[in-house]
Amino acid sequence: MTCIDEQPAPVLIISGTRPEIIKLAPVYHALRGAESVCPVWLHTGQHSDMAVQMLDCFDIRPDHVLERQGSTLLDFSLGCRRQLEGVMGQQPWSAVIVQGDTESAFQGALAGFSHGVPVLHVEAGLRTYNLRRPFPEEGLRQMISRISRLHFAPTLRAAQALEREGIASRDILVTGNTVVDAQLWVCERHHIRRRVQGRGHILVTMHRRENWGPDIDNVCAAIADIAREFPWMTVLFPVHLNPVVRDPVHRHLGALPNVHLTAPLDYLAMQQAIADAWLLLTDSGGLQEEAPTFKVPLLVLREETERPEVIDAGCAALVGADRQLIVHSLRHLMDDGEAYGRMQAAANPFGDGQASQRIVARLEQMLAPPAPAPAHAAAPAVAALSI
Ligand SMILES: CC(=O)N[C@@H]1[C@@H](OP(=O)(O)OP(=O)(O)OC[C@H]2O[C@@H](n3ccc(=O)[nH]c3=O)[C@H](O)[C@@H]2O)O[C@H](CO)[C@@H](O)[C@@H]1O
Repeated sequence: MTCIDEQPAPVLIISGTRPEIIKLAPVYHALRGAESVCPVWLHTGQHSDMAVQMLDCFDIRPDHVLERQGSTLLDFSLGCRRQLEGVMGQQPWSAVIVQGDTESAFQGALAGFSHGVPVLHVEAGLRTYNLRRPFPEEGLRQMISRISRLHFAPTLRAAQALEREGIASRDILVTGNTVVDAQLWVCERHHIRRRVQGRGHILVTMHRRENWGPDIDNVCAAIADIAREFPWMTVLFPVHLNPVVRDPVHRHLGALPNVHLTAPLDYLAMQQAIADAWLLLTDSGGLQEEAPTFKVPLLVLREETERPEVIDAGCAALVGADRQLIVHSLRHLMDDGEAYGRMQAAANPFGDGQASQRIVARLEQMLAPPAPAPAHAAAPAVAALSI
């Protein structure tokens, strides 16, 4: 869709991965409700199958879908940037909106920046300051911050990180994370709530690059230990499509009767799986933000998290890929109901479901024409000198 023949300002929203679609969908729908803006959705093809499922789930038909080129990240990046150049040249864009920390978000920000189009960064300011963890996302997110015009920080801590990096506070807005907007949108629309009686299942997801190899083996060994120690407990594990994850998981866990390995779940099924869970074991960023909505505690399969708010709120503990620590932490929660209860979040520390409305309001403020100077405004000093 081109908006050139309409008054509303054309804004290009760029997605590439499953979580970007989830976190940008509420912004897209909020923009569609704003008369002054014409949102145009571009999907880069970084995630293909998982992404198409997500776009359908949020009633989004993308206006542009790039062709994913090559099989390496370099091929993808070059092809993505080349095709983005073509889209950027189609009309005078008023803004480019990217989310998070992926190669698609970085290429989209670079395309906007190189054309002098304001880049608006959703989920800005998350930091570990360890470029190796998460890799490459930590570096990509920091680079996007350097070339963005507006920074939508999900939490005060994220906003403070941006200010410490020298970004003007007038260009930073604490919005909450749009993932909570997306959750509340689908839960209300599809009546998603906890449906199981009793304890519920253990829900596991893993996909992070830094966990590939021995770490996946260690985590799977811990899950196998748990499945054998608690044969009455069900483990639900939607397995990421990447063979680096899928193959070892099936090798280690495929024969255990109470471990259910499935394909990635669609978003609705995933939210229901979280709602019905007793505990989450995950290296996902988004799930750290979603679990507190359903008051489900998390063991985070990472050494570090750029979401320390979930630790500070007592909803999660970092266990890395340490087999003994994972089993011990789970066993402790199984035995100590009070410790478990303390991990059930009072409120989600990542937002109230209004983040996308705040983003749209700030975008409209940026696009509004500057107020005319009052007629009685004093003449410039130089005029006085010429009298
Ligand atoms: C370093 C880091 O943490 N970066 C994060 C990473 O996102 P992530 O770690 O959250 O990635 P995933 O875990 O893949 O996605 C999670 C979403 O997917 C849904 N889901 C999951 C499994 C499934 O079977 N079915 C589903 O529906 C689930 O409910 C949730 O909403 O990249 C994003 C930019 O791409 C960033 O914004 C984000 O900071």
